Order: sequence, then C-alpha cells, then structure tokens
Amino acid sequence: MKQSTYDTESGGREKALLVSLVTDQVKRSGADPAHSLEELASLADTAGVAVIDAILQNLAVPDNKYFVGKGKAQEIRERAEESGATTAIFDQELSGAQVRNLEELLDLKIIDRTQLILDIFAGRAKTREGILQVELAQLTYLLPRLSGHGKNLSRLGGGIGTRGPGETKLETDRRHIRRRITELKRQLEDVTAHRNLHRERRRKVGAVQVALVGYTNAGKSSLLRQLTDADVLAEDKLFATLDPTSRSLTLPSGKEIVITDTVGFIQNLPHDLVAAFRATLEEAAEADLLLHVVDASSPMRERQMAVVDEVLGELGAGSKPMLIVYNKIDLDNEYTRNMLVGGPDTIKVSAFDPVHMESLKEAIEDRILGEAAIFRIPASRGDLAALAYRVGEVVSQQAEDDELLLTVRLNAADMEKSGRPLGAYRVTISPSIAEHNEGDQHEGIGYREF
Ligand SMILES: Nc1nc2c(ncn2[C@@H]2O[C@H](COP(=O)(O)OP(=O)(O)OP(=O)(O)O)[C@@H](O)[C@H]2O)c(=O)[nH]1
Ligand SMILES: [Mg+2]
Repeated sequence: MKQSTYDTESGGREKALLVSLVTDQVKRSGADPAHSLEELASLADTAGVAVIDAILQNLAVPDNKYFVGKGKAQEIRERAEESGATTAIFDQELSGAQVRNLEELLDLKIIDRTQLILDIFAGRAKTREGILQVELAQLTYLLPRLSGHGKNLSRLGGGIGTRGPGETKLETDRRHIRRRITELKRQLEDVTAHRNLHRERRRKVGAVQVALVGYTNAGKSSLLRQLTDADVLAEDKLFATLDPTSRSLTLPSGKEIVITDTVGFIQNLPHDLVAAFRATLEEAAEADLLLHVVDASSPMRERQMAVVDEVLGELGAGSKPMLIVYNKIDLDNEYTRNMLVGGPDTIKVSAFDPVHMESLKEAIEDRILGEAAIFRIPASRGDLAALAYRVGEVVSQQAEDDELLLTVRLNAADMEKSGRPLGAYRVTISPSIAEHNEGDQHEGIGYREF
C-alpha cells in the first residue's frame, strides 16, 4: 500500500496514524492485511478522525511489550511528530499493558480496532437497547484493561476512544464496573423479554419473518428502504445501523411479511462483543428466512461472506433458509463483472433498480410460499384438487373443458412429502422464473441463472 494515499487535509479533525502488524497468524488466516487496513481507514473516517498515514509491519509474533517492537514504535513516534498526529490506531487488539507502554513511549493516544468500533457504536446507538448494549460492550472491553487507560483519558478528555461511559465511570474501580455490568445485563434482559413478547405476538398472528443480514455497508438498510419505503438511514459509513428496524412488506401475491434490518457484521470483532449484541441479532436467529446481503462490488466479497457465515454460525443461525442477495451490481468493476456465483438461492440486484426490487420480492415469496407451479387436473379428479389445496397455497383456479387448471405455490419438501400424486399433472415451471428468463434476453441481466 502506498503510504501517501491518505488525505492530509484533516479539516480540524483529530489526526491519526494507522498501524497494522502482519503476524504469521494473520498470514495463515488468509485475511488480506492491506484490505483490512483500508477497512480500518473507513472505520476511522466514520469515527470522525483524519487518517494521516498508515504503517504496515511484518513480525512473526507480536511483541509483548510494544506490540510492534520497540524499533518500529520509535518510527511511529517520528512519523507522528512529522505529521502532527495525536493518535495511533492499531488494526489489532492490544492488551492493557501494551496500550500503557505505547502511550508512555510515543506520547500518543493509543486506540485499537475494537475500541474504534465501540466508539462508532457509542455514537450511533439511539434506542435504549442499543445504548445499553454499547455500554455493556465497552465496559466488558475495558475491565481487563482498566489500569492501561487512566492517564490518557484524563489528559486528553474527548475525541475517539472516550465517548460512551464517560470519564467519571471509567475512573471508578473495577468493583463498580462489575456492578454496573451486572445491572446492564439485568436491564437488557428486561428489554429482551419485551422484544421477545413482540416477536411472539407477531408469530402468533402467523407473520412470516425475514431478516436482512450481512457485512457492514453491504446495503441492507438501502434494500429495506427500497422494498418498503421505510425511512431508515442508509449511508456510506460503516455501522450506519445499530438498532434493528422491522417493517411490514407486501409480497406480489398480497401476502404480508415482516422484514428486519440488523446491525452489520465485520471481521475481527471479538466474541464478547458479538455476545453483547446477541439480543439484536436474535432477530436474525429467529427469522424464517435470511437475506444475506453482499456488496458484489467489493474486492473483499468472499472474505466478507465468510465472516457473515461464521457469525451466523455462532448465533446458531447457520442452517437457516437463506437467499444470498448480491447487491450493487449497478457498479461496474472487475468484481461485479466477473461473478462466478450463482445457484437457486442467489439473486443479483441493485437496490436502486425498482425492477430488481420486484424480482427480489418474488424470490422472497418463492422461498416462503414455495414456487408457483401449474397443474392440469382432470375435472373428475376432485381428490387431486383437494390434495393441492391441502399441501400448498392455491393462487388461482380455472376450469377448462374437462380439466381444472390450478396454480399452486408449494415448496419442494411438502411436494415430496404429500404432494407426489400431483407430480404427473404438473405442466410448467414457475411463471416468475419464466419472467426472469424473458428479462434476461431483453436486458442481459441474469437472475438466479448464471
Ligand atoms: N451503487 C450502489 N450503492 C448502493 C447500493 N445499495 C446500497 N448502496 C450504498 O452503499 C452504502 C451503504 O448502504 P447501507 O444501506 O447503509 O448499508 P448497510 O448494509 O445498511 O450498512 P450498515 O448499516 O452500516 O451495516 C450507501 O452509501 C448506499 O447508498 C446499490 O445497489 N448500488
Ligand atoms: Mg444499515
């Protein structure tokens, strides 16, 4: 990575250097350190910090005392002095002792990736649940590092890394923080119980629930907005959404479902933080169908998808029915152009294209209600017509001479289990698929067929 690509116009913002250590472990993990550093720069920008410079360092294992090693640390100090940076942001998680040692040696505010993310969360949380969750996460992060922070927080007071629980709370002893953590957990349980009640009620009235999940900035909120005219914030910042928003969505058949936007995922988010947001993500775990939204134009697409799959697995939602929504295909780059992805559970869209949004609704409907199939049944076979009504949802019925034409939505499992006698009378593929294929020829955009 060129080190001069960063904007040196800080515009009065806090100036920071980025530091990333490429260890053997990082190399083994398959993560691309340069991309990770770019992501860190976006995170810093989202947090309102001007990134002045970035330093990438190779070291087999992190240095216990200074993380990057003393020599490199000195270099960081020199670069900070030259550029006027007051903060160093590390792409990896630091121990309390490392933070303390680096602060002393460099005379800079030291922030790590986790703290930066927490800081963004703190600035974003709006609902009571979100605010409680962020405070819980911050205190959980802080507790083992308590001794490492006192000096700089009181010295610098303000800027990134200091939002949220506030100075006075940070300066109180561990016991106080533990007590506060217990209290936060209790309050969160109340909120969660309330949310569960809501969800139960929705379930009782038979509402099907769909959750938008995916890497941060993939376009989840944009999709919710375009699908439902919801007034939700979508912006080119990481973690624009922190609190889940649910809206009702009317599918082409007229069926109403509930669709929920959730907090985005990101790589290297420590497990205890994921746990703090568990209540929010339970929306995903409880959904009948997951829409995994992917930024198809991102060079990190595959890695981002793997991160999402991993977190979903941790949440116990790994084997849920899922539709992969490759979003942003309007952006023409080598990644959207060379998409060797496909299969029945994928769809390519641009959130900004209304035609694509209709296709997406149909794809959701196909997965919820099963695909529509047409059956031509002899009028004398009332038993088969009755079976069709029993196993699927009959969308339309039409008498033709001595035959009955039924359009039925039914999923493969039901068809296999009890709909077999109907098999011989099935006459066509889903009309919605036929429409897609027509669209293919006219517009050259493929849906579900790649
Ligand atoms: N070109 C293009 N941009 C898109 C599309 N969908 C979303 N975006 C942009 O991508 C950025 C992120 O969109 P959001 O909808 O906020 O993404 P998100 O997944 O909700 O992000 P978080 O809430 O941060 O996790 C915004 O600047 C959107 O305008 C798309 O189909 N095409
Ligand atoms: Mg969002």
